[in-house]
Amino acid sequence: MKKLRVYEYARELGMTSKEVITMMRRLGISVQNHMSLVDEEARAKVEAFFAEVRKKAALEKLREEKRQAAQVQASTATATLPPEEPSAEGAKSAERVQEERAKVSQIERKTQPPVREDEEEAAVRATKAVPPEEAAEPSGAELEGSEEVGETVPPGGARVEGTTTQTERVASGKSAAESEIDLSHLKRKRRRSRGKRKAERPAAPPAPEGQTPAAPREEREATRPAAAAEQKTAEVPEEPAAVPSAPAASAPAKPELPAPRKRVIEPRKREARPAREARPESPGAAAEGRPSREARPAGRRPAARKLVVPKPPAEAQEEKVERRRPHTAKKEKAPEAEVSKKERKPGKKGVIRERLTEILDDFTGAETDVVEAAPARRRRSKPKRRAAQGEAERAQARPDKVTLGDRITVAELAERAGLEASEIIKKLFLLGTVVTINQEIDFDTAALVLSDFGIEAERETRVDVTEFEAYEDEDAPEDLVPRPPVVTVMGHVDHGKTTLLDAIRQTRVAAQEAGGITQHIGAYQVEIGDRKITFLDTPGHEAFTAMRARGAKVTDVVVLVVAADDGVMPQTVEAIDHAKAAGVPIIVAINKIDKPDARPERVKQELTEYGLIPEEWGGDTVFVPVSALKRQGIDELLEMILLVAELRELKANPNRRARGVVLEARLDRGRGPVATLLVQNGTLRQGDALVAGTMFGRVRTMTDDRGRPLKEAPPSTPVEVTGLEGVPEAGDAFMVFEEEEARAIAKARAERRRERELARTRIDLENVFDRLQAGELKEINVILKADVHGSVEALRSALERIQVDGVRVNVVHAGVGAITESDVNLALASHAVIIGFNVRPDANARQLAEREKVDIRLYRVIYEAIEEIERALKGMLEPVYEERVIGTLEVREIFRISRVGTVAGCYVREGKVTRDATIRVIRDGVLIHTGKIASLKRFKDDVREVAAGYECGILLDGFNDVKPGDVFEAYVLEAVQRV
Ligand SMILES: Nc1nc2c(ncn2[C@@H]2O[C@H](COP(=O)(O)OP(=O)(O)OP(=O)(O)O)[C@@H](O)[C@H]2O)c(=O)[nH]1
Repeated sequence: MKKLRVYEYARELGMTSKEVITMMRRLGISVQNHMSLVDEEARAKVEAFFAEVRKKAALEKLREEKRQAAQVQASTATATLPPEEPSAEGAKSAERVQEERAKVSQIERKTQPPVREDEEEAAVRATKAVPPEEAAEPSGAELEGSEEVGETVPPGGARVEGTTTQTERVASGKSAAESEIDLSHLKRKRRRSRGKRKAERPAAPPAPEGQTPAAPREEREATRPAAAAEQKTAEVPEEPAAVPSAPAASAPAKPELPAPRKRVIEPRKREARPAREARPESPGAAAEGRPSREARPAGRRPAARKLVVPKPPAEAQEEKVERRRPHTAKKEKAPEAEVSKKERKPGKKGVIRERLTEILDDFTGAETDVVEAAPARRRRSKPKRRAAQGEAERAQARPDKVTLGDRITVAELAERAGLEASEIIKKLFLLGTVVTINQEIDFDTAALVLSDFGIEAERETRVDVTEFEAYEDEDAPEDLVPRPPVVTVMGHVDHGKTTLLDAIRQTRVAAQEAGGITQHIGAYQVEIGDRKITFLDTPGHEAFTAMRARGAKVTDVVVLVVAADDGVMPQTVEAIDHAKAAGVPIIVAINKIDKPDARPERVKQELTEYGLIPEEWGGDTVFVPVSALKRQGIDELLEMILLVAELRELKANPNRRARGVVLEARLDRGRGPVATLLVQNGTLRQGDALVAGTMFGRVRTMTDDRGRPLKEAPPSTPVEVTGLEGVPEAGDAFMVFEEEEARAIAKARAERRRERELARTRIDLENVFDRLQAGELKEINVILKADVHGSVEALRSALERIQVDGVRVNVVHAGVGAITESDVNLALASHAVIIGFNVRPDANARQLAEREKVDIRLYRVIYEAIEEIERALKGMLEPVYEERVIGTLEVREIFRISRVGTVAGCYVREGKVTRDATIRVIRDGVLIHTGKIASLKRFKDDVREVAAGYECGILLDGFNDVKPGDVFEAYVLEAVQRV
């Protein structure tokens, strides 16, 4: 026969693995867990046990039925026969005994399933000659079956005694038929084994005297709880001496039990007996809620009751509660709660499981006092309960939220979260990660583990002390006051930007302060009534975008100058794109309206194509016709600027330390570093210590755009300051600090900037894929420049159609003409790649692109451009490497070293040689070898590089055929832009 695992066997028996394991252990079968194999011997033991149990159950049922039938008969007999005729009664009894023995034999022979319930009951009734005393006496291990047992006994029929629980369960509506269906296959099994054993079994015991006839079933059931409980308390362990007088009765009541079971049982029996004997008689049934003895018809009171030593109410109650509880149930639960639980009528499976649990508990302790057993159980579960209590307390003490850094050791996590390190290790193990207590885990893993304990993990927000934001608290709304808007003027070449800026300044400044000397400090302020506007004095979008590329958001409003006689030109479009990219509103100044060929309506018309629709046409763009030259429309333009700014609700808090941006900076021979600062928030004061970019400074002098000294500069004020220790870069942010703090921060920022510059990676088509993969990019920004408008549009639409895995190409700006510095700045600010079709970058643009590592790709065929972008998105683009010769060396001497090779003694003629360079060996103008350097030494020391004019020793990797006079050309491979 195939060996089964415990769980399979359990399934076969209709029990849980746990139940089977408990049962097997109690039967003395060694079993580890649900995966243990169940051998033949073990199975035989289990089956023998089931058979035994079932036999006992049947016998007990017979006894019960018989006892009740006998009571009825006895009462009839007493009425008709004089009591002094014992012989006649005895003869009758003997007759009945014979009859019943025959019936018992008949039952035992029944091996053909299914046995109908009535047959079984009849059989059971037929063997009811066992005296009640005996019913209370059989071996503890053999489970006293009651009627319900026969009906609802779980697989194996392991139910032993008619306990209160059982009876209540029957009363609670568990029908015999239900159980019958459920367990029929097991019953059949039991019957078969019973049939086998039949030969060994003695006949049923004779009926005792004085038994009352069987009561109606309902009545019996009603009395059963008390009776059963009482029987239980009166049960005597398997001791032949306790078996009542009828000789025939003793034998069937004491079938041989499997030996292992006895071994298990014995210690408990010994414990149990004194306790039970010591128990005082107490009529506690009523108190226990069981039908009271007094309430029952006296005639039907079983004789067994005489032997009953009822438990005190408290004990009995405890027993009841205990027995109802499965092992795992919470002991703290009040008995009332248990009762109500019981009233909920457990499902069929629940009933079976519960009963099985009881059976297994009682398997060795049927005769054992339950009250005695209960403390034992409590003792067993105490550590568990304590552990559970401890766990509950610890859970309460745990924080709801724990703040963690990027990494944390298990031990530290346990400490912070109020957990045991072992719990964390266990959880991680279940998650598939094996860690030790001192091992570090990352934030995500820690968060996952903590979530299992209901603890939220919060990531520590690290303050970058080099970022000014770290020192900036949010302003309270009540501290904010309106500030002047900051305006940038943009437009195509010669459309009149400078003239307009001059016109504004001169109009306003001249009007206010005749004779005032204006200075070009990069920005100026004009006053309109009590309001002010700050203009950035650097026209064009180059400065604007250069600023933005440095992270400075300076401009609130863009004035787009379009010459009415020229209309929309490439730089007009560029300016629109730049402003839009920065999210800054545009006011269109249609300039040169004084010119006869001015066609302002055409300008409006053309601009609609770029989304700038005049208000009178239903759009929201303000158009102001002006003549910069003739100073016309200037006031209207300023009014409109104020209006647009008002809508933006530009506000700042003047009552805090100043923060802003460096607009311009230069080194003045006489004054040292001079910088134009735009105060964006707070008020800058003379004497303030500040950090501008990476420079520390103290405001020594502060002047406005007209050269007037200022003590204080509120928000939106441009000022020229001296006192900086170095020249910051335009676009750098500045902020005021305490002097010491300012010095430290300036130093830290300088350090940080160096690191950033080293690590700076700009978008290029080679890293696009990696950055897409890393989730850093969602789309790829492109700046498109081509020779003719047709090409621009063709490329634009082709690129915009490319879509790889949901990633799109976003054309930030497209235009006709060479790639300019402005394009590179825009690419820098918008993290874009520049694509040139039949155009080239001008010298400035090339330099800036090289310096800022902006990727410029040039194509002559549209198809190539599209293919390359597609390949970049798919991560298939191979970087292009280029050789760069770094030095030339001359071999002057050679040294052959055994087990090392030939070392070339070289003189570096030009450039340098580095350890990672590749060497081309050239002899008489012919290349004879190319390979890596195995070792580069100056005298005896390994060195990284050797400069021109020095000698060195070079050992080539895998090449020893070096001769004096050879020329070594050292080069490195560099990934280059595909320009
Ligand atoms: N008739 C007329 N000419 C103007 C007007 N505004 C500017 N101009 C002329 O247009 C020319 C170019 O003006 P600028 O102010 O230098 O133009 P810009 O946009 O600053 O030019 P760049 O600095 O080269 O980008 C000059 O000769 C101005 O005199 C105007 O309103 N009417």
